[in-house]
Amino acid sequence: MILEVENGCFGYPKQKEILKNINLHLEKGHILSVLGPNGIGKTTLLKCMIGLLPWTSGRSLLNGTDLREMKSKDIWNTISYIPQAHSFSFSYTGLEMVMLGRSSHLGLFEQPGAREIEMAEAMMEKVGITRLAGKDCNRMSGGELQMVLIARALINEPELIILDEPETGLDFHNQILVLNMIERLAHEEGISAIMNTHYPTNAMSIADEAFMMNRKGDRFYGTTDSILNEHNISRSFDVNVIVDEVSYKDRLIRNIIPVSLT
Ligand SMILES: Nc1ncnc2c1ncn2[C@@H]1O[C@H](COP(=O)(O)OP(=O)(O)OP(=O)(O)O)[C@@H](O)[C@H]1O
Repeated sequence: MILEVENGCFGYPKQKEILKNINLHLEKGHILSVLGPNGIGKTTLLKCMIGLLPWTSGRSLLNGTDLREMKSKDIWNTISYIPQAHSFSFSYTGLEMVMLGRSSHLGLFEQPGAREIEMAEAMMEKVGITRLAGKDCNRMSGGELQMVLIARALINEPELIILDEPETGLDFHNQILVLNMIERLAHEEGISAIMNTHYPTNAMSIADEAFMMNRKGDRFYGTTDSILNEHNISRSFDVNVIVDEVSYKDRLIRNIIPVSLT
């Protein structure tokens, strides 16, 4: 088990608890999607899971060890966190941004050198974004920046990647590009992934497990197919939905269509 959360509880100071007795576990090479309405606590959950915010009670275990007992270098050599792309505004080039992903492997006063440049170039080639090496991140489109952030996460050689809404704001082409990348990393290379998403259809297409919260206090957790059904989605988002199945080539694709407010 790469990551486990045991009875995690959290509330921001002077506010009521938003995460109560969260229990989750993620196996190597699996993708977990986290869903729920705006403001329910998805980003907060990702941050608590990996120790960026402290659980008020409960704990997270990384490869069986309580995160609080681990050195931060060991945590960040194992986990790469990819925040929401639109929260970035740094005037780094694509190559410099990718190189930053090696930071946790360098000594305190060690500067990235020829080896890091070579690794960053190789990773950009692997992810298919060599053309962005010299481009300023501030001038990149949402899709370009998302791919640069994924390359930055991967150069860390993580066992677990955490993605906060990786496909939000991307056009269909870039959504599929990013989702295919996450799926390939998990299911072919064994890099586990946890992703927040506002798109149940995307979760359905790549995630092994789903965790869905709502304002009524329900917590739905299990295999994606068993959790993302019409009843649970309707109860979580207060909309009526239709779950439809279409076959395309040799695949059966499940599509979740919101039809009206409840
Ligand atoms: N640093 C903070 N201090 C106090 N409250 C916060 C802080 N960050 C978030 N919150 C509040 O905690 C709640 C959960 O926020 P969070 O960003 O985790 O939700 P979310 O489900 O990711 O939302 P969205 O889908 O809109 O991205 C919200 O009510 C938010 O206003």
